[in-house]
Amino acid sequence: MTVGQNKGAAPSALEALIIGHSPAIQRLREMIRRVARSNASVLLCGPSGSGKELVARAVHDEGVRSDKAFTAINCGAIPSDLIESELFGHEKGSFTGAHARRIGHFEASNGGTLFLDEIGDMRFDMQVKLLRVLEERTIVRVGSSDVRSVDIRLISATHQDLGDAIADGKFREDLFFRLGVVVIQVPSLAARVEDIPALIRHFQRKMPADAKCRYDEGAIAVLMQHAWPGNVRELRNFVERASVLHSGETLGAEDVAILLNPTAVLAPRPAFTSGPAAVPADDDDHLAAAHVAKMPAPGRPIDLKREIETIELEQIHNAPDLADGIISEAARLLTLKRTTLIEKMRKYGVQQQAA
Ligand SMILES: Nc1ncnc2c1ncn2[C@@H]1O[C@H](COP(=O)(O)OP(=O)(O)OP(=O)(O)O)[C@@H](O)[C@H]1O
Repeated sequence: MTVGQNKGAAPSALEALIIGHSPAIQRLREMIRRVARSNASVLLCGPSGSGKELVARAVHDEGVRSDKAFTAINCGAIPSDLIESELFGHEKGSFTGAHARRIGHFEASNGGTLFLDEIGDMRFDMQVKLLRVLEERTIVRVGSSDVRSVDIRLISATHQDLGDAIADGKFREDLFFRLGVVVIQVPSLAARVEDIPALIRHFQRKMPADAKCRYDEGAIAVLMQHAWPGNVRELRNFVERASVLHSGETLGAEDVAILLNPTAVLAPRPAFTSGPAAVPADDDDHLAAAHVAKMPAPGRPIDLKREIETIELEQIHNAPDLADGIISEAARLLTLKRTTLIEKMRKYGVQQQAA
């Protein structure tokens, strides 16, 4: 499968924003359409980088408030002693440093949508105040006693398990139910790998034609097997890295495997040493070179045998380390017979370090 162009009907605004055709993404778009019609508070749960802020933006864009402000606040990034003033504003002189009156985000976004990211990081005393605002739809600026009405749609998000936080007494259960009148689970990328080709096309769309990469079937297979701990954000970074290092090229499985693990070349050497007789003196250069000279190009041939040996050498070095030095386990990791691995270790002069 190559990452070619998708033909078909023009996508809706929502389909153009939230990319993917997997059942999980189709369900997510349907949820967005439904909740957008209401004013209910929405709690978005899902791992980091899975698209929670994008979903919040989509709920806003699809709803009646789309022509009003959408303000995103990361609660985890605001010092806890400032968050009340950030959200509700303050009067001049209400605390040291309050040199002027300041309007908070609730007032500034009146009529629109407020997105509170990392809600699980909010301090307990602040949770009480937020609950009151949600129940009464009013705010009081720090240092003031005036009660002001606000008309806000609140969307919040967390990558934490709020059930655990509630059980540990760190998050108020009543606030959880207020925030999550509707709870939407944003799926991890690993749960919808069939969306990867469409997401790659999406991230490449704005690139100049000669910066784009093509991905052969092997490359796509490796991408689909990757765990994607950083989710769609990690994929976006990967696509950018690929275009910087391989613009205009067709990437195969090996290229992708290396690009997915860009720090591997910097990793400490495994607990195995290379025998001086069998391993070339420029071993490190040799390994590093594998990260740049992989694809042949007109006027730039490659030594395929050497490339394959380089990859084999790297794997033979790394597998025993990953297996805590247990050779039979390392052989299993490489799907080799134990005797074959020992033979290859001898060939490359890789030996277990004396304890
Ligand atoms: N389905 C999708 N289609 C297109 N782009 C997506 C999709 N999901 C996520 N992205 C992109 O991935 C990146 C990360 O998404 P976003 O910031 O919304 O994740 P998040 O879950 O809010 O992350 P965090 O928990 O770290 O705040 C953004 O560039 C976003 O536009």
